[in-house]
Parts: sequence; C-alpha cells; structure tokens
Amino acid sequence: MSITTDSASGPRAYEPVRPVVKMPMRRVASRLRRGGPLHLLDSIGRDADGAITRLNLGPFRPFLVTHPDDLQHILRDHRDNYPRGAAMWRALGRLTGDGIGGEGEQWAASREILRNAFSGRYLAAMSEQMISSIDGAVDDLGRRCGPGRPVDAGVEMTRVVQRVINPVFFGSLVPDEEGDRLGEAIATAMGSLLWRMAMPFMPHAVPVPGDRRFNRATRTVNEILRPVVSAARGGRLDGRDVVTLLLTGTGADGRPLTDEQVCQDIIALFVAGSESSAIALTWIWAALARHPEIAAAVTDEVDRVVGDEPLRREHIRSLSYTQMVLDEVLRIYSVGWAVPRMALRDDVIGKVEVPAGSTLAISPYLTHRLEEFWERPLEFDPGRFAKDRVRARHPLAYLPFGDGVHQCLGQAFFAQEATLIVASVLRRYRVAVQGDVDPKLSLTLQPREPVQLILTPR
Ligand code: HEM
Repeated sequence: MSITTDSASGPRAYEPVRPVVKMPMRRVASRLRRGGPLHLLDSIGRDADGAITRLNLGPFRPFLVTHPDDLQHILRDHRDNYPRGAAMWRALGRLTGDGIGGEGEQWAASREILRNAFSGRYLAAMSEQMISSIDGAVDDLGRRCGPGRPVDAGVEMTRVVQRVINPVFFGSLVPDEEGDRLGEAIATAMGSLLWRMAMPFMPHAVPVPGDRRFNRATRTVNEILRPVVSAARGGRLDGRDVVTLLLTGTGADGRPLTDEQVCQDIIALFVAGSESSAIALTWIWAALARHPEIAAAVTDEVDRVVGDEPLRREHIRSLSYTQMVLDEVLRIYSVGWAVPRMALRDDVIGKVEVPAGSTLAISPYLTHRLEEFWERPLEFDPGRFAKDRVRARHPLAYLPFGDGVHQCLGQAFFAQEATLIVASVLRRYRVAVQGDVDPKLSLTLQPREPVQLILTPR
C-alpha cells in the first residue's frame, strides 16, 4: 500500500512492524501529576509515535492504538474480534440499553432502521425544518448576546443543537422547553455514570456515587419520553419524525422494536448527537477567533454563496471552505478523543500480541497528530482538507466519527447542521471570543473554561 504524509515532500517509506511501547505506572502517575490528563495523553502520543502502547494503570492495562494500519486491523479487517464491551460502553448501557448504543442483534436492528432515518434523502426532506429551527435559534442567540454581553458558547450551542434535534426526533409534539428538559436530564444521567465507568467491576446492586442522581434523571427522561412514544404509536406524530421511523421500521429479521427499545434508542441518539455536536460547534467559534484570517475567508464565502437570499440546502455544497474549516476543527479538537474496544479472542496486531479480554483504546485525537500523516500537526490549517490532499491520505488517518460497523450515523446530519449554523451566524454577526481557551479531557474533549462569545450585528 502506498501511503503519503500530509507534507509537501511526498511519500515516505512505511515500516509496518512496530514494537509495543510499555508505559510503566510510575511514569503515568508522574505525568498525570505534572500536567493533568491531557498532558499525559499528549506525552504518551509523542513517545508512542504510532506504536501500540501498553499502559500500566494498576489492574487496568489497556493497549493504546493510534496508527491507521492498526486501526484498519481492528475496525475493519478483524472487526468481529473487537466489539464494544469496554467499561465505558457497559456503564453507558445502563442508560442507552442494548440497541444502537450496544452490540449484537438488537444493535443491528436499530442500526438498520436508523441508517434509513439518517440517509441523504431524509436529510434533504428535513432541511427546510432544520433551517427554520436554526434561523430561529440564531435570532434568539443574537438577542441575548451583544457587545458587552458575552454568553457561554457551550450553553448556547447546546440550545441551538436541541432546537434542531427536537422537531427531527419528535415532530411538533414536544415543545422546545420540554425538549430542553429532556436534553438536560439525559446529560445529568450521563454525567452521573462516571463512577460506574471508573469501577466497571462493581455489581449494579452495590451503590456508588452518582447512583441517586442517575435514578432521578432517568425517571424524568422516562416521564417525558414514554408519553411521546405512546402518542407516536397512536399515530399522533406527523410521521416523518425519528420516533415514528423507529416504531414503524424493522430490522433484518423483519421484527419491529418494542416501545422500551425505541425509548432507549432515542436516549442513545441524544447522548451521541447533542453533546458532541454542541461541543464541536463551540470549538468552531474558539478556532475562528484564534485565526481571524480564516474567519474572514469563511465570512467571505458565506456572503458570496448565500448573499441576501434565505439560507437553503443547496447552498451547503458551495460552502466548501466552511466545511474544510469544520473538518480541521474536528481534527484538532477531536470531541470523541477515545473510542474503546475489547478483544474477544487472542490476536496479533503487527507484532504485538493482544490477549483475549484486553481493552483497546483507539484515540482519534492522537491519530490526528501523527507526523507521519499530518505535517505540522498542531497547526490549524483547513487546506489539509482540499480534495486532492484527502484522497492522498491514509483513509484511517482521520476518524473524528469513528470507522467500521459503528461509524457515526449522524456524520452527515452534523455536517449539514453545522454548516448551516455557521452560515446563519456569520451572515448576520461579527463573532468574537473573550480570551483564549485550552482543551481539557473529560468523556469528551471540552474547553477548559467557558468560551465567552460576543456577537455584533454586521
Ligand atoms: C461532532 C459531532 C459528532 C461526533 C464527533 C460523533 C462521533 C461519533 C463517534 C466517534 C462514533 C463511533 C463510536 C464507536 O465507534 O463506538 C459515533 C457513533 C454514533 N453517532 Fe456520532 N458523532 C457526532 C454527531 C452525531 C449526531 C448528530 C448523531 C445523531 C443525531 C450521532 C449519532 C451516532 C450514533 C447513533 C452512533 C452509534 C452508531 C453505531 O454504533 O452503530 N452522532 N459518533
């Protein structure tokens, strides 16, 4: 296979066999103490430089995998040996069930139905609704936020994303405020699972911190969702919403989903789709503020393509530089910085023996920083996503939406939503951000401090 780097110097020889790097506990602990989790991750990435690295975290000894060839092995060529099943997914399963957030037959049925739901045809059909939700949400945002009145971009982008998602998921049945309450309850339930993720060996009957908050939040989620699903069963939704699609669709075996499964899939979609999108959109404003010349080029493109017309779906295709900027945002600020997997059987990746039961931590964040594939990887440069440079790159050097059988179902949804949101904001406002913002590692890669956004009418 011929592999090129992102550099102008052309192809570089590639050595397929990389030894395993071992990272002893004391080195992990000292780096963690010195600079926190992100410093630790960055330093491990630099040391490993694409080699599979075995981390020693006491009883937990995951393999960190970043090289695109190894990712190809795990996510594509030997995918049956690498299901989800790591601690994070098991804990998350308490909230999202065994459907689209899980693995196996039930996942396959949900995936089949949702693949249709998020198809290009469906997105085209939903685009008018999406644009009207975005324009309304951006008007609201402009009223709240002006010179001398900065707002928290994370909170605001969550609100915008939920305004987009609610009608797509629920038609007109769930008012915005109820949709916001549902989003908050799901976010709270998700946040309460951190202890369970950290202690996957703990039986569910043994209480851990966060359990009570989790139970309260899931009660609220069910109180809101169950009546919506019943209403959809009774035909009281408008029929194009995701709840109805889930209720009426069937998996490969021809069987429909139960109400319980539909609720769990909706929760999983909220978990997968709303926080990551809102964080990515927050990073966009921080990145544009840091690079005024790129912000000016995006604004010029929006003015040229959209002008004074109402925003339309057809504009998206011509907003190509805007989309390159979005791609670069997701390369540098890889919201889903780690994607865990578990080895079912003993395997060998390159020359590294991976015993059955091992956890593999795939890290798009580190893969996106490998110098073998990305020249000056820490520099923000949307030009990397020009079509010819994308074609020349290893297909697994860029995976902000994962890859393989679990690849994100909302990738096209996000691209459409984010391009329209950026265009809707920039055609009306000049955007500034107070101060500079660094990332921090949580379940996702988030801004360390709130991103203080200021909009000034143009
Ligand atoms: C910036 C935005 C987003 C990012 C960075 C992102 C990232 C990801 C990643 C990395 C995965 C793969 C997980 C794995 O391999 O185990 C994934 C899966 C998934 N995403 Fe997204 N996502 C985003 C937006 C969305 C949206 C908007 C939706 C839906 C409305 C969505 C729905 C899903 C679903 C349903 C899955 C699970 C697919 C499966 O297991 O078959 N995502 N996403």
